[in-house]
Amino acid sequence: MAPNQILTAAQMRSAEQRLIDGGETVESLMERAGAGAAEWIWRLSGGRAVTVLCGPGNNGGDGYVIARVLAARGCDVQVVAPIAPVTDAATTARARWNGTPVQRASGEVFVDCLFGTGLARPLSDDLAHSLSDLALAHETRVAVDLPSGVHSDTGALLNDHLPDYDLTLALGAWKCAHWLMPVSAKMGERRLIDLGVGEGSSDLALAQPPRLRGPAADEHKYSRGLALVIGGEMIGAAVLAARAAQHSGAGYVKLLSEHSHPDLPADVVHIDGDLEEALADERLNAVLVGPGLGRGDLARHVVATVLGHDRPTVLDADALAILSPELVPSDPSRILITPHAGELLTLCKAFGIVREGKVEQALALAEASGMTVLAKGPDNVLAAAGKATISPPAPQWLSTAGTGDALAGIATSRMACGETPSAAALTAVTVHAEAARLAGPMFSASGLIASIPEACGSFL
Ligand SMILES: NC(=O)C1=CN([C@@H]2O[C@H](COP(=O)(O)OP(=O)(O)OC[C@H]3O[C@@H](n4cnc5c(N)ncnc54)[C@H](OP(=O)(O)O)[C@@H]3O)[C@@H](O)[C@H]2O)[C@H](O)CC1
Ligand SMILES: [K+]
Repeated sequence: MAPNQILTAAQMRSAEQRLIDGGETVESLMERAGAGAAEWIWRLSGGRAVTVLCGPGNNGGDGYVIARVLAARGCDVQVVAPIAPVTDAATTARARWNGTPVQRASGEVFVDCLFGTGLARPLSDDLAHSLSDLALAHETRVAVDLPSGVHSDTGALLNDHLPDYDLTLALGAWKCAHWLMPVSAKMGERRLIDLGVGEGSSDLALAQPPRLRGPAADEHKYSRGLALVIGGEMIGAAVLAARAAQHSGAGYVKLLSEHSHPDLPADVVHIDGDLEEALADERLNAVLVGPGLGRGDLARHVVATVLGHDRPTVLDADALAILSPELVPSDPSRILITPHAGELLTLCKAFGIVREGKVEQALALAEASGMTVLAKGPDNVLAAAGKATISPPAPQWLSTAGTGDALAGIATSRMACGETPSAAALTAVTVHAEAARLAGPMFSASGLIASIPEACGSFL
């Protein structure tokens, strides 16, 4: 098994075909999928009655296998089948299940096997109502492969009022929707069932935690990394970024701003000098521009000046509203951009990109700009050089002002430590999420920043 690869529906079909070419049959795969899913449902149900909703395709076929396996273990199982099987494997699975479907059911555990990766369009009103009525009538809900009514490749919800699940059992490999919003918020716990799918040619993977290293014995503040945060009209955002950078590994963080700020800690060095001069410092390892910058002519001049200096650079917030193809330097490989959903759309427009879905948009923007793209949000997609990773979900308490500035500060600090833009972005997302877990509920951006050192410690 390749537990981190994430496949599109088409790639999943190719992977399935490779297994079949290697001697498997759809029926044998369905038996393995159904038995694997039944094992989880058996444990979760703890003797409670189970209702399986079966659709017409192979996802429905999995449902008949699940019903048969659970019934053989003595479980009270009912099947609701609004559409008869249409595939050979599902027809066989239905024939092997020794039961008659019911019109209505009232078990305690609901198992959704209506549609999986083959869903081609929104559910009809009748099917959508059957699904939501059954889900509401059960206290525990399990989705097999995918919740029905969702787009496997983009994570989009194709119908309104789709149910939330307690457990989603991915079959064979993760699909994009398992980790992309808005669907990923409906999944509950996620578990992957091994069907023998090996490493394929996927350009998408689940992000793995980074390994950080502490300073060497002879390290000093400059060798650990000098980061420059450039302030603008709203100094508070740059201060948050600089404070986060200070706690994320760089030995020295400078904040360039003509304004001072009462919350600026003494260990962030405030300079009020010339931008060109600050950028010309040979010892400078990374630059952040954007948080609180402003969007006027002066801000545009600052962004153009920074990009003209060819330093490892993070562009965030206002700098992303200014960025355009003309500003991209000849070697953009040292630049990380960190757009949220709205900024991603603006950038796609600016770079002439017309694609559906966050992964496709991030990959296309990385290709068009040559930069590394961290499309941040409740799902974080990192794209560079034709490859993308999605990070596991972070605490929802991160939805508070200033946390994006902190993320940009962490990434800048990691680039100052010598990490590539991709590695720095991955570290930033992971450390940010861990700091949020450590900070507990209802933290402010300052509370999050205070937890960064301990969060970094988890990855040393
Ligand atoms: N990949 C593997 O290794 C294995 C996967 N398994 C399971 O199989 C499904 C995928 O099966 P598939 O049959 O391709 O797809 P679905 O079960 O999701 O359903 C497709 C059928 O439903 C019809 N359809 C599509 N959209 C709708 C709709 N909105 N309303 C009604 N009907 C719809 C579609 O026909 P159309 O021609 O009408 O489009 C198909 O008939 C995967 O998710 C796994 O659960 C196997 O277990 C084996 C291993
Ligand atoms: K399903």
